Amino acid sequence: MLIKICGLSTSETIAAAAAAGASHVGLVHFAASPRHLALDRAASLRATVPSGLKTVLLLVDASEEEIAHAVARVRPDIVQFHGKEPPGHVARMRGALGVEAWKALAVRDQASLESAREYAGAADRILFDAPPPSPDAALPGGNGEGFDWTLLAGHRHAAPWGLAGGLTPANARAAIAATGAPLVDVSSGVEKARGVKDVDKIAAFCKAARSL
Ligand SMILES: O=C(O)c1ccccc1N[C@@H]1O[C@H](COP(=O)(O)O)[C@@H](O)[C@H]1O
Repeated sequence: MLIKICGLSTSETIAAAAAAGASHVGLVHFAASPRHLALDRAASLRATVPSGLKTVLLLVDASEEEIAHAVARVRPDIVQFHGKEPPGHVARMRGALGVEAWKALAVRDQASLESAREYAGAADRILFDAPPPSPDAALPGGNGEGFDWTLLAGHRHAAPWGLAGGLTPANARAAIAATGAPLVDVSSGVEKARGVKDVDKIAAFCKAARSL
């Protein structure tokens, strides 16, 4: 089971994710987020990530220049595109920068699952996430909102994928059982306050995700 703990902002919580058996850690570079890291801070945290643990840099609707600059500064293994980036943009950046590209997509209904097919070949992985709670929400993700997992049951995926949105230590096992997700991605569900990670919740989440 692949486990991504996202929105980390201290070396202690990165170490906790590593000790708990996470496979990926996420660093958020998006000014509206309570987990936002300036590029210098993201780069210094990235340097503390143990080898074997992959670093994901989360960006939202950044320009090609901003993405190239952020990747050069932070040197992530993966860029997570969490805005409205079209398939061509994701494919271009993946080719130009030589990093893996993940694309987050909001799941509202069966049609939104089908739209994931447009990213096959452009993105290395699709992350199925909940839609933002309202059209004018500040964040497109990271809101602790879930969606109807039954939409994913039996779905024929066109690309590697993962499940995000409202996951917690208490529901991770049921979410994996319901969807067959090969990767789970959590942010709000392992926090003690908005934007502040909790090392015990990180450990509990990883334990639950590995318990099937
Ligand atoms: O975490 C954020 O602040 C964030 C900001 C902008 C876009 C996405 C963000 N987080 C990602 O959203 C999903 C679900 O998060 P949650 O567990 O429901 O809080 C996950 O991929 C986060 O990495």
